[in-house]
Parts: sequence; C-alpha cells; structure tokens
Amino acid sequence: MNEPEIYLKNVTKKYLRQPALENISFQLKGSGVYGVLGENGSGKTTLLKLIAGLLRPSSGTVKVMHRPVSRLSSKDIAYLSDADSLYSFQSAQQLIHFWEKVAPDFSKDKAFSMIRELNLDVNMKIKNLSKGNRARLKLVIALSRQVPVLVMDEPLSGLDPLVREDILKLIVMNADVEQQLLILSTHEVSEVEAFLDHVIFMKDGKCILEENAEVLREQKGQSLVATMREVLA
Ligand SMILES: Nc1ncnc2c1ncn2[C@@H]1O[C@H](COP(=O)(O)OP(=O)(O)OP(=O)(O)O)[C@@H](O)[C@H]1O
Repeated sequence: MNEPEIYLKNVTKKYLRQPALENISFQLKGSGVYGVLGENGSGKTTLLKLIAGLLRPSSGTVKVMHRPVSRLSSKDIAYLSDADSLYSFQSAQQLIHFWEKVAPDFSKDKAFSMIRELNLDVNMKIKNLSKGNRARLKLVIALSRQVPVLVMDEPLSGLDPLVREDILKLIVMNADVEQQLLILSTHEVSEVEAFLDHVIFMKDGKCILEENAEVLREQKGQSLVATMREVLA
C-alpha cells in the first residue's frame, strides 16, 4: 500500500452562503491515528465529508493519495458516517457479501473473524440488533476495507460508556495503523487521547492547531484535554 496522504489547501465550504469551514490548509502524511477535535458545530463532519469526497469544497483543493477527491476516491477511502446508515432489512452476513462484491479491497475473512470475536449473530436482521451492535457492525465493515485512508465520523457518538470502550478497542485492535491513516472526529478527547498520534483542533469552522500529539504534550507540558480546553476557550 502507498504511503497515505491527505492534503487540503485553502479549503472553504459554505452551506447556502453560510461558511461551515473557512480557509483550511494542512497536509497529513503517513500512517497513524489522527483526531479531529472540536465542539459541536465546529465543522468536523463537514471536514471529514470533504476528505471522503461526499461534499465538494466551495473553493480550494482537497487531495487524497495525491489526487483531487472525486467519486473515484472511494477506492482509497473507507468512510464511517455518524448516521445509522446500514440497510436494516439485511443481515450482517448479507451486508458482508454485498461489500465483498462492491469493494475489491474488502476482506471478507477479516470481517467474519471480527464478527466471531464480537459474538454477533450473522443471520439476525440489522434492524433487530441493539444500537451498540449496529455500531460494531458498521465498524466491522469499515475496518475490513484494505484502503490507505479510513475516515470515521464520531464513532463513539450516542453510545453508553461500556460500549464506547469496546468500540475503541475494536478500532485499535483492527485498524492497520502501520499502513493506514485513520482520521476520526470526536468531542470526547479524554477517551481517545491515548490512541492519537496527531491532532487537528477545529473551532468555528477553522483549523486552529494541527500537530503531532507527542510534540504537543511536550511543548505544553499537559494533556491534550487540557490543551483543548485552553485553545478552544
Ligand atoms: N447541510 C447543511 N446545511 C446547512 N448548514 C449545515 C449543514 N451541515 C452542517 N451545517 C452547519 O455547518 C456548521 C458545521 O457543522 P458540522 O456538522 O460540520 O460540525 P460538527 O463539528 O461535525 O458538529 P457535531 O459535533 O455537532 O456533529 C454548523 O454550523 C452546522 O449547523
């Protein structure tokens, strides 16, 4: 797999005339876990959708793997949305077979192995799974894609604390962070702090800080949670 890369230059996104993102520029290069951190409405989802090619910028350039993002980028990017986006009438088994057909990089073996570890019933209709198990299944699908860039929008949102812990474990154990660039958004920094290699702080549609997590901890002499409080104040 080629070295993963995400590149944004002067990216602005407006909904109608209202800017949701303003003049964002950064380059993320290399594998690892990148956290997009910020309060509600700061622009995290918009940023991740632009990277995943689900939205077009109003101006500026978004490139993934050195190519401007387009529909074709889905071969390089797996996207986990924060919405409950699974087809409810299917079973996990049917979903896995569907993904095997549509994504050549999808590893059916990895998916079934995660399903077994999680004790998920492959034959149960998705609509009958608990919210936590639907979240797990959505992750299984994203983590079974062997793509350079994994984008996860609020993978912990709306779940109770034990499920959240479990979901984080699932991500950490199964994302190939030696090869893949995993970029995830959250406003719960304390839960993900230990896993982050790199942080991108968002405030009011602007990227106010983008740095290696370890460098930032050393520079500031404090946790990322404390730094987030400081920079977002
Ligand atoms: N489809 C849309 N139409 C109009 N405005 C939108 C749309 N989507 C988002 N916005 C606005 O753009 C801004 C950024 O929203 P976005 O969802 O990207 O933020 P966020 O940081 O992901 O928020 P949250 O943590 O609540 O999900 C907000 O002011 C939001 O109201």
